[in-house]
Amino acid sequence: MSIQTSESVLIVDFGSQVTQLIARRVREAGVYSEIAPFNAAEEAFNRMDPAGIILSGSPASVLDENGPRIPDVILDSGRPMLGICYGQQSLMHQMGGEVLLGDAGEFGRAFIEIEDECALFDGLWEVGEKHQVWMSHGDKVSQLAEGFRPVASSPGAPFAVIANDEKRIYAMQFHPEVVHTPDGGKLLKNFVRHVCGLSGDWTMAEFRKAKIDEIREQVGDKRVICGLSGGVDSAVAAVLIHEAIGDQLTCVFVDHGLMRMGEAEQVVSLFRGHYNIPLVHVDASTLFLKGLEGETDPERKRKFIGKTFIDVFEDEAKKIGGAEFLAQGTLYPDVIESVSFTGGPSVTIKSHHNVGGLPERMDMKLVEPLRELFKDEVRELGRELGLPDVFVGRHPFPGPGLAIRIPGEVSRERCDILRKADAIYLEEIRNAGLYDAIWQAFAVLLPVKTVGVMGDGRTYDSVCGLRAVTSTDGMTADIYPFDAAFLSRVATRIINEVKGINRVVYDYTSKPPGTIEWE
Ligand SMILES: Nc1ncnc2c1ncn2[C@@H]1O[C@H](COP(=O)(O)OP(=O)(O)OP(=O)(O)O)[C@@H](O)[C@H]1O
Ligand SMILES: O=c1[nH]c(=O)c2[nH+]cn([C@@H]3O[C@H](COP(=O)(O)O)[C@@H](O)[C@H]3O)c2[nH]1
Ligand SMILES: NC(=O)CC[C@H](N)C(=O)O
Ligand SMILES: [Mg+2]
Repeated sequence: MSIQTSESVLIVDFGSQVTQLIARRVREAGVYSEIAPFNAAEEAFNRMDPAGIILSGSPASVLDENGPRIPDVILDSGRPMLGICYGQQSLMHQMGGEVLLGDAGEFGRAFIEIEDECALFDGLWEVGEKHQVWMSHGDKVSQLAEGFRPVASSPGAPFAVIANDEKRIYAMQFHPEVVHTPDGGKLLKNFVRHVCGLSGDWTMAEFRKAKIDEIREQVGDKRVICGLSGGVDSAVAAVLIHEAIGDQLTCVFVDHGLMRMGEAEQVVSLFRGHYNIPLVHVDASTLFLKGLEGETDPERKRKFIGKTFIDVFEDEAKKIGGAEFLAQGTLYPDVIESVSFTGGPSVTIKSHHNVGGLPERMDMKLVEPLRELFKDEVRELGRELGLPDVFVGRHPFPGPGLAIRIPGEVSRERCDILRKADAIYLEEIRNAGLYDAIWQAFAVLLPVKTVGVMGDGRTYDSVCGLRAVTSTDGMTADIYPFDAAFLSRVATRIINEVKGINRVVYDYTSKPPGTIEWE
């Protein structure tokens, strides 16, 4: 992206589980960053012209012949670099040091001793002190490349932190990005602010301005349609794009028949009530529900929905005389869970309809101004743009809607059953004053029938699962600990009021190992 390039940091992802956290910590230090997988890092480097580079950890070993490498352009760039774990090992491996396959690694809490001064420790750590850090490595650096000196050590890693002041390259064996390295955020801040010399004045206001320029540049005088779902991401995207290009923008809300109770009418009237942005309301429920008939595989359901969304957007674009661009409120977690780069570091968990679910053939080009942000950052941007709380505070709702909350085959009838149960659950959550304490809550209709007894008669009906999680960014989540009285009240109401459900269960699975949605 064309954001003030010299004020940005590039994070090269070698496939660590916690690369996203590096980006967060850098943003918390007031510096803009982008993550690129190692095999797309050269392109990102040329495009961004970053003031510094951070190299992530990895499940791989630098001693693997095909292990990921730092691209030469980056290695030879003369820019400040910070290597974390695998990042450190690959710097040493590629710069003439030595790495050994570890016989005993260090996993979890460790203590390092500060042995020498280092720019990373400025105002933070003094020589002779001991500090807690978080380790997760099997291999280790056994010999430093020329020009490097050790500045901290742990019992398992003599080169826990190393420095090359002349080249402005620093590296550590532990993970500063995780919360279990208590001073880690400050170490990263010292790198981006002091070593890279960045001013740290990156804020959401800054992001807003830069994005508006970028949207104008990308779109020119062409027309854009924006998929608007009523969720926070697309509402923020629409308002931001409208600020950039005014009446070149038309929003399209697609009712795919997989919305929650009353949601379609609510979204449309809420948006029209607050914004003077043209909004088309399309009823495409027959198209979606017919196409889903007989489909039970989660990925195939998602791919069909992604493709059908695009069909509908293209039809609507024609009706307004054509549109060159399609805007979506795609966020970073949608991208990272969907995308698997060939030979690259992360695996596909599920194809989010707006990323991995897109058809290969697309006439319109994408405008996705939120693609690098996490949900809590989008909410902050929403507040910055003055969006009312009804938009900013809404629980997320996935684009494929109830289709991924009805494992197995979806039908209009099963959607109706689920809508009723879900509405009761959310009403009880609101009545108990818990809506804002929960990140996302919903009911699931299982393809399992069980036997019950009601009014002395036998029932044989479906099971309803209840899910509620806490999270900040949707990447990890924990279950919400309702009290038993609340859950039994909801269960009783659902069984009494919803025909077709005779049993209710509560989902106790965190993410990981579960995902938030069931499909
Ligand atoms: N029913 C819909 N009609 C039009 N566009 C949609 C619809 N559902 C999803 N989209 C598009 O897909 C994008 C991704 O959906 P997603 O659910 O992640 O975001 P959101 O709905 O905007 O926000 P939230 O995550 O809070 O629900 C949306 O930002 C929007 O552009
Ligand atoms: O727009 C979307 N299109 C999708 O295909 C999709 N799949 C999951 N989600 C939402 O993403 C967050 C993380 O969900 P998971 O833990 O289930 O992957 C949760 O907030 C999910 O609701 C989606 N949103
Ligand atoms: N967390 C990491 O980057 C680990 C690097 C490498 N796989 C090791 O075990 O040493
Ligand atoms: Mg949504």
